[in-house]
Amino acid sequence: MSQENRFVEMYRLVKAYPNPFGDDVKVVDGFNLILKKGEVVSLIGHSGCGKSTVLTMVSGLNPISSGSVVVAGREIAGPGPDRSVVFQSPCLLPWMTAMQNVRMGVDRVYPHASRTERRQICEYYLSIVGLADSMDKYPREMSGGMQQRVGIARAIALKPNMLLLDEPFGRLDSLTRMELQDVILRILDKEKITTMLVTHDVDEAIYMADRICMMTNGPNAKVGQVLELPLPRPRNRADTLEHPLYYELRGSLVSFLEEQERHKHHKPKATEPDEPAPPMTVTLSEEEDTTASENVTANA
Ligand SMILES: Nc1ncnc2c1ncn2[C@@H]1O[C@H](COP(=O)(O)OP(=O)(O)OP(=O)(O)O)[C@@H](O)[C@H]1O
Repeated sequence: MSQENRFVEMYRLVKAYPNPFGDDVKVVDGFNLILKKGEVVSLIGHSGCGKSTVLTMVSGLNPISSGSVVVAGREIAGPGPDRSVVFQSPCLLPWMTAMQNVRMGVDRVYPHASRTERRQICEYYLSIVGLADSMDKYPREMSGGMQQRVGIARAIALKPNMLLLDEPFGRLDSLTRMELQDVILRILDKEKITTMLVTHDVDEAIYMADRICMMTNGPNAKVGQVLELPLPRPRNRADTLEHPLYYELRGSLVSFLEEQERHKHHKPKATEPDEPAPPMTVTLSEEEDTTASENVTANA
C-alpha cells in the first residue's frame, strides 16, 4: 500500500496480560493492519480472541505492550479526541441531558467557537442521529437505542480522525440494531471517517465495511485473513442482501470462523508476519454479473 494510503497503521501490536500465576500471556501478538483514509474495516473473530484488545489499544485506553499505532502520521501515546470510541453501553452521565452529554466533548474540541456555534454543532449531530425532539431528555427518559444514539452523536461531534466502534449494537433488539446500522452508514457516507468496527455478527460486518479483518484465535492472535468487500456505496440493505456476491462473501467468513473453531484445541505454532496478511477477494465471473464485476475490479 502506498504511503499516502496509510491513514491508520498498526504495526506488530502485542498485548500481554498477566495470568493468575503472574506470567505474561500474549493475547494479541504481531497484529498488523493498515486502513486507508475514510475506510471502514470490521474486525471479526471468535469470542475472546482479542478484538476489543486491539480496538482499545488503538483508542489509547489500553497500553500497548509492544508495537505501534500511527494515526494521520502521528504515533499515538494515549487516548485523544482524534479517536472517538463507541462501546456497547454509551455510559451517559445520568444528571445531564442528551444535549449536555454531547456538549461536554464539543466544548473541549471547539474551545474557540462561540456558545451558539457549539450549541448548533450539538443540535446538528443529535438531529442526524434522529434525536431532534429529544435533546433535552435525561438518560432515564430514553430507551437503550436512544441512549446509544446520543453516544454516537457524542463521538461524531468531535470530528475525529478515527471512529472506533466496539460492538455498538450488541445490547439492542434487532430492529433498533438495523436502524442504528443505517444511521452510522449515513454518517460515514457523509463524513468519511476512517472506522474500525468490532462485531460478532457476520452480516453486520459485511453490511457496514469495505474490508473485513478476520482474527485468529488467541492467545497470540493476529490477522488471519482480510476480505475485500466489493459492494457499492451508499449501502442499502435490500441491495446488499441481493448482491450476487453476498453469499459467497458470507461463506468465506463463515469458513474462516469454522476453521478457527476446528483449530481451537489444535493450535499450530504462531508465526510472526512482517506485513499484513494478503487480502482475500471473492470475484464474480463475467457470466454471473457484468455490473457487479466493475465493482470487483475497482476494489481488487
Ligand atoms: N485486563 C485484562 N487482564 C487479563 N486478561 C484480559 C484483560 N482484558 C482482556 N483479557 C483477556 O484477553 C483476551 C481477549 O479479550 P478481548 O475482550 O479483547 O476479546 P474479544 O475478542 O473482544 O472478546 P468478545 O468477542 O467476547 O468481546 C481474553 O482471553 C480476555 O480474558
